[in-house]
Amino acid sequence: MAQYTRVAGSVGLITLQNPPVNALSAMVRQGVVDTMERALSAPEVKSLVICGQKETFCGGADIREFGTKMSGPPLTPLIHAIEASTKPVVAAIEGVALGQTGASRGDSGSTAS
Ligand SMILES: CC/C=C\C=C\CC(=O)SCCNC(=O)CCNC(=O)[C@H](O)C(C)(C)COP(=O)(O)OP(=O)(O)OC[C@H]1O[C@@H](n2cnc3c(N)ncnc32)[C@H](O)[C@@H]1OP(=O)(O)O
Repeated sequence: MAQYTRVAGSVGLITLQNPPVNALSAMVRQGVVDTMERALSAPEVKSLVICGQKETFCGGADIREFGTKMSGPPLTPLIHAIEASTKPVVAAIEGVALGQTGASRGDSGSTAS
């Protein structure tokens, strides 16, 4: 799943939650879609941060779903929706960050889209 909270009054925080590595399961992708919609429609929210729980950003596709029927929102439109966001979106990356276009492992950092 993805948890939505609001911090510092105007920052929407979306936390990827899927132990052990916050992989992009169908439920997580749906959670990001839902929480993005919620944050974008909230006038008090001026910017968004996406992070992972427990010092790990994201392990990429959920390998436990490999070989099963695809469900949930597809990844590419989700990425495009984040890139097209009318509010700035920052990824707060800690630990591993694996996904569609590459992989990295670092102590901490952030990227903006
Ligand atoms: C709809 C499609 C959506 C997105 C598609 C995107 C394309 C991709 O993302 S392709 C890449 C898919 N991801 C992977 O192949 C990652 C594979 N995992 C790793 O490389 C490593 O496990 C790691 C994430 C770098 C972490 O390494 P490390 O810290 O050494 O831990 P491990 O002992 O390897 O793993 C711990 C624990 O996590 C489980 N796990 C790891 N990756 C995933 C994952 N992607 N999904 C689900 N679970 C994962 C691993 O099995 C271990 O579980 P145990 O139960 O403890 O054995």
